[in-house]
Amino acid sequence: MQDAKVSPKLSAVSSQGTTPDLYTGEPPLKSANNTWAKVKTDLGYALGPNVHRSWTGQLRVSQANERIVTLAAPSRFIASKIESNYADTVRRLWKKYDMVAPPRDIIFSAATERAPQVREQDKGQAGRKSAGAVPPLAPINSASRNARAQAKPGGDVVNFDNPQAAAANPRERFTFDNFVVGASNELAFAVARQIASCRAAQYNPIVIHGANGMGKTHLLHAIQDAITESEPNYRVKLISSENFVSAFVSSVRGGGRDAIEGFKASLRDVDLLIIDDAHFIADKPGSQEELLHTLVSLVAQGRQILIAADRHPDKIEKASDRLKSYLSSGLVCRIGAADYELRLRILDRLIQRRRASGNPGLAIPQNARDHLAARMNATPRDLEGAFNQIVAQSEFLGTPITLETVQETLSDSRYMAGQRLTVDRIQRAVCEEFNVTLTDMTSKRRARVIARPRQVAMYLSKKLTKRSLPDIGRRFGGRDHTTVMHAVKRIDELRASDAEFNAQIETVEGVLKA
Ligand SMILES: Nc1ncnc2c1ncn2[C@@H]1O[C@H](COP(=O)(O)OP(=O)(O)OP(=O)(O)O)[C@@H](O)[C@H]1O
Repeated sequence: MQDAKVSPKLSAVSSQGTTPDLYTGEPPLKSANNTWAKVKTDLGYALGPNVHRSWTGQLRVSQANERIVTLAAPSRFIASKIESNYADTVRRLWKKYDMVAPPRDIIFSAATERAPQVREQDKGQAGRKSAGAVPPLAPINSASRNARAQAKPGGDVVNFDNPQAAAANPRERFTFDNFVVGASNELAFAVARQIASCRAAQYNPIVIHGANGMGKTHLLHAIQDAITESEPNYRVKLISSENFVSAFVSSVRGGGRDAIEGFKASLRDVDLLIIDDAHFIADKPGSQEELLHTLVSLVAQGRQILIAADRHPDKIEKASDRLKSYLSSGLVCRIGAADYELRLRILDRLIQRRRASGNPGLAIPQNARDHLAARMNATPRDLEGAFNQIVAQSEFLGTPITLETVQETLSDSRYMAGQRLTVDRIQRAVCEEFNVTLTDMTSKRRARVIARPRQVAMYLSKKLTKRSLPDIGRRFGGRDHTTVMHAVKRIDELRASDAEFNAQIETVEGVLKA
């Protein structure tokens, strides 16, 4: 009906198959393209040329009506990245330039997927087929994306950042071969191998604990995988404590005696029971009690128990004293933080795996690897996430991975958050600023050009980490805590008296806090 009221000029446009915009006189798709051209120029300034080139510069207008404009990215990955990081900026600039009043909403979508993108009630004149429009696209649903990204590896890992990795069954990559061993995890690894050999239980129960993302689930699946391969008759049950709780609760609620007996039998007819994330059971007294009975009964029959938790059993606050002491009665081993060398080797393994699974030409220069391993120092999971991001970006955009692209990706706040400031990182930053080597940090050399930077690194370690003086001393070639105390005092004095020196320390602090 509206078409009947527009001017003859606009009717002429209409008859060519595009519907004119009531406000600007231009077809909505055309006006959206005009607006987008202006927004794109500003985005280059607002986000910086590199970010714009990699992300928002990939968008194009795919559909438009008088209420909604759809910007399509070449892939779902890029669309989701834009939605989560740059959407506000795009929308703000869109409002500035859109000739349509009120400015239209922006939807981001992926050109690779087909789905309705404009709601029925939003379909105005422009909702009809217009020249140059691409097929309907799926808007990115950030809620479902987040839910998928947070899914746990215990049987349903989904890594949204790397669609190829997401497609793989986690059990296929959680193998002993893919687990890189270093000082922080060698005991847990040796214990896991021992369990996988299916020999009679020497220690029972066994608890492996460590912070989130340190590789516990990986080891549990590796054990299951190895046994399935070598001893198919050996009965292994791997269950998360959440599943334990929900199965227990539904057996109690649901079906009377048979259901409870069925639940118990499912856990007791096994040779090896593995329970992941046991800490989740802590505030559920009924489930805790049932777990304790299960463990006691299996251990009495010589069956092996392996438990993973994010902390030592003694520290699982709401666990009953009986459960805590039972869990601590066998063997407890910890997976500690991966040091720099281990992180580098994990990275090398990730590269090998990626080369073997679809990207044979993957190349990451050594300086970029060093940077990635130095910066992603919180957990192997974070390191892997950043690696996936960098590789996926290079694969999607067809650009090489360099130190600069790695630095740019890691400057994203999501990678900065949670990264620990470690003595190792501090030493590296000081070495760079004062032009000395890492070996100088731990050597016995007393020349001032070496000793002063070493004191600076000790001072910053005391100031910026929670390490104790003796601990810091150990990391500087086994020095005494009084040496560290002296360093802290001396650097404080120098900062107060020497402005140039003070500025140098501020530079290092700035780098570390950036
Ligand atoms: N030593 C390692 N070698 C290779 N990959 C590792 C290593 N440690 C951890 N990873 C990888 O890091 C990711 C996180 O590991 P995992 O899921 O096993 O952690 P987790 O300790 O079980 O964490 P959560 O407590 O959150 O369950 C996995 O992709 C795993 O393959």
